[in-house]
Amino acid sequence: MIELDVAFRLDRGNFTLDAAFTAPGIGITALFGRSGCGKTSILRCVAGLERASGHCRLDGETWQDDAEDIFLETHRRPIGYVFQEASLFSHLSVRRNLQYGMRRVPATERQIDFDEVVDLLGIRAHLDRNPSGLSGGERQRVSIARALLTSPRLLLMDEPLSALDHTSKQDILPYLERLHDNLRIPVLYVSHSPDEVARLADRIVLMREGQVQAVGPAIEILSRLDLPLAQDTEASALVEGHVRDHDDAYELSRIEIPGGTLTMGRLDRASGDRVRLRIHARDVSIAVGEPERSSILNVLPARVLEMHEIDRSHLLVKLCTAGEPHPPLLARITRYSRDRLKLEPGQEVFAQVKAVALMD
Ligand SMILES: Nc1ncnc2c1ncn2[C@@H]1O[C@H](COP(=O)(O)OP(=O)(O)OP(=O)(O)O)[C@@H](O)[C@H]1O
Repeated sequence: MIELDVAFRLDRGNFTLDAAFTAPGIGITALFGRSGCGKTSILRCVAGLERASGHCRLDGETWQDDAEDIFLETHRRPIGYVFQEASLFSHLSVRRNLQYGMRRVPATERQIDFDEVVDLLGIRAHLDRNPSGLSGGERQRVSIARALLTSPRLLLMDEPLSALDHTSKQDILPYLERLHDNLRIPVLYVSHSPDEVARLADRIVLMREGQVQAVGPAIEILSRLDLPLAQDTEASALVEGHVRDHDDAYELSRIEIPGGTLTMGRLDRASGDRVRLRIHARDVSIAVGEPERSSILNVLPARVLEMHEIDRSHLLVKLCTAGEPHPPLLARITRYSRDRLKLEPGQEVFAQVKAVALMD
């Protein structure tokens, strides 16, 4: 299995980076943390743009190892780098910009097909245009395509959506999800947006003041009550399941998850397809008896695992559904409700899920 293995130490006077982690050679690993915690510094060290002490290896190939005095220069590392703002040549058409990246790689070593990338990122209609006439989101899609066409073995993305407005962000996210599903290039993705991380990440490296605070599968890190992602107002849990069937009369789909069935607006998926769903903590409420005659369709038997107060009036409750492997759910409720329901860890309850969103 291809794996990224890094350990960096860098002293900058009032900031010290001291971070080590491994990431699988497939899927998106998000580097998440507050501004100034060292996320970009890690990308720069992986790219060889900055020299920390430590090591950096991909799939057993060493790009840096101080013990052996190895340090590959940036142009010798097979990486693609996408920055916050698209940096395209304004005197070249989109097509020429893309070809520029591609020509850096000998034809025999090209892993990625021009047409495939152009279609995945939906930029075919823009090929003969000049980048300066494109919207921010379109320019960023071209930048991603250009990085991919260099056939990188690792894609580094530094807050690629942060310069875009909310609508452009929402427009571009499905393209990133398509890349994730269609290409086998591992991605290190820097973000400080819990929403982006929940939508895109398979694995999360949580950073705090130059150090790795936690690392693990996104499903696990998002629902750890002791970590900031669960304490955010956008806190959510990810649940994996498969499409059971569709209800044509009511335009609904039923999704089988461990421990129950979720009903949601009709999905354009076939029965049996695997899906990843996101459930916000604010959309989950708790009942101690099975609710009857409720408009909420999704009621799952669950058990209280732990509780964490997030402010003077609210707390987060981590629940697990009954089925193996006990996917966690988060519920944001008031302290008043906890006391009224006399909730305690270990208690059997019912989770009422008001809204479910499809992730992939
Ligand atoms: N070239 C530099 N010289 C000195 N200090 C720097 C340099 N670049 C970054 N820093 C400092 O190093 C620390 C980490 O910066 P870094 O850009 O890696 O953080 P970040 O988590 O990516 O932040 P953001 O989300 O705001 O981009 C910060 O305190 C920053 O001020």
